[in-house]
Amino acid sequence: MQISRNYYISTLLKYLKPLWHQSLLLLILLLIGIGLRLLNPQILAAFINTATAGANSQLIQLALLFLGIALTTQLISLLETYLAADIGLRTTNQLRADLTLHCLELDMSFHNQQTPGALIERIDGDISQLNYFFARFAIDFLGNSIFAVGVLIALFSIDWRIGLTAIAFVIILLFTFNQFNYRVIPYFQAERASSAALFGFLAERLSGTEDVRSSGATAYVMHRFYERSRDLFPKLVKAQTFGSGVFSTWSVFFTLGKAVILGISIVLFFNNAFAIGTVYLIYRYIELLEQPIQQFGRQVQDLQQAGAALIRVRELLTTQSRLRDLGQTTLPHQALSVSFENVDFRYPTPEQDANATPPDLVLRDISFSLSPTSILGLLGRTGSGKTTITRLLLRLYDPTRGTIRLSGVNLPDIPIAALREHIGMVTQEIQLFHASVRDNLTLFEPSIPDARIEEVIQEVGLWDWYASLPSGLDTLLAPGGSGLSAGQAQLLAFVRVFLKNPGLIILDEASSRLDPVTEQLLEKAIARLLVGRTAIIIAHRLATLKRADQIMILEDGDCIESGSREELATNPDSRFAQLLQIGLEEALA
Ligand SMILES: Nc1ncnc2c1ncn2[C@@H]1O[C@H](COP(=O)(O)OP(=O)(O)OP(=O)(O)O)[C@@H](O)[C@H]1O
Repeated sequence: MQISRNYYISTLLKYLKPLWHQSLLLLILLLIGIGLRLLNPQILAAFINTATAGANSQLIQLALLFLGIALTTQLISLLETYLAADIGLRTTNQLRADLTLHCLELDMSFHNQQTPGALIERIDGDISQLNYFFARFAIDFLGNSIFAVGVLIALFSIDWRIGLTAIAFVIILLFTFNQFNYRVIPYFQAERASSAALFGFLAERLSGTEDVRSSGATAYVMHRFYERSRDLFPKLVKAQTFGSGVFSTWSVFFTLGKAVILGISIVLFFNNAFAIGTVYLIYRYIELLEQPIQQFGRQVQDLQQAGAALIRVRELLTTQSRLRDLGQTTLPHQALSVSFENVDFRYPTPEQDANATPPDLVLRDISFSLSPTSILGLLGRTGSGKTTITRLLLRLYDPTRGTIRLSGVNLPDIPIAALREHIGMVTQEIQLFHASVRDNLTLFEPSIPDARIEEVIQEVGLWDWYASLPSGLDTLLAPGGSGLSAGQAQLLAFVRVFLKNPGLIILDEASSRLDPVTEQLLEKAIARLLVGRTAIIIAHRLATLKRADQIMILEDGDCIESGSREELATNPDSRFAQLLQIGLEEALA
């Protein structure tokens, strides 16, 4: 994928527009700085010419003026640096926020193909490469152009031959700039992609440190780490070598040009066309020309890196969610009815494998309906499709065929955010954040009063745990909730659902055995939670199943039995009755 100049410009304008005050101030400072830098050599030349002419009385004034200008230039440069850093951080933070939001809105088929580390590298690493691009690129480019033109005019005013040579020399340099720029971008792009893969790998393995160590896989992980690093290294070297190769070519051109112009001025000096101060002035101006031209060179490299990062940013921003979120219908705030009508589902293939044979259906012709406040017990061996049914209800994916309705409304007709407001889910893997207990329970919703949170904590039986916390709701939970037992984590998840007060509950019961006290607390919490709500429970224990009004048994994506719990339990030929006899845990193990 190539990006056009228009894309560079439109991205710059989009993010710099809200900061136009700061950008304008930066530009003004830059122009003043340029004026002062152009003036300085004139004073030095005047100083030399005055000194050689013997007019010593003016020398002190000239020296003071020179010092004053040098000091002001430094001050302006300090302010410029501050402003540029401010603009760079604000724009890149905005871009990071835009990318994060976009990624959060993408569907699960996107997230399943990305490791968290690779995503972090794309959202943060790529954007960091754009810092200079946003902060200074346009302003520096403009500033350097004005400065270079200023120097050329000054050289012209000294002597037209010197001026003409300098112009020819600048044109040659700008031509090479254009030639090299776009050729080097792919090298930087490859380097960014490989770096994202390395960080993706690292983040994944570090988050699984416990498993890696306990399974003795450290050597294997290190081997893979070296493999990824080996992939990155040559790409990094290539990108840097080609990038600096362009820069070196520039330096060679510059030195040649400088030698030619200095040669001409020396000839003119020996022909008495110039005073010695003027030769010095030409020398200073040529040196001053080196600065913007070298910066152009550096900008070429920055532009190459920014180009590679911008391409990856654009790829991410143009990745569309496979789910259309165009629904407008609202759901009532009460127990919801649920219906599945002939639902088939297969997990989507990654876009890059679009031509591969589609994977098998993981759900086939699933139909059931649940009236408000009734409870469905979902049974089936591992991999039979239970979790997939709950994912379809939350619209993490759309069914391949068939219709799912809540309170009679087809799921795509409900805005996705509103839909998820109406469904409360407790899974076996509770995601706890390194944040306060309050934020973990309200999921960062500030409108829920503390008194309500404490009331629910008491209701689910977590009061003793809560009372032992050093700072109550402000206590920080350890990363990943590592200080909590599995039962406590489940109960905290129940608090979340109570606070959300949804009309449909999805409960994936913990399959691991809990201690009897916690189990009892969970039982009570579940009983309370189910009052007046519709529920789908992936059950692993008989006690929970007793609450179910309906039962559905899945096997390899097919519904092999469904019906009223009581009828199935009393029919000795039913699979359910047999399961009850063998014992649920043993039968589903
Ligand atoms: N993200 C995914 N991409 C592709 N296939 C998947 C994905 N998640 C699950 N599957 C496959 O879909 C099938 C059903 O999986 P699902 O997780 O729904 O089973 P389950 O009955 O909930 O199992 P368990 O009791 O172990 O949680 C399995 O064959 C599984 O390998």
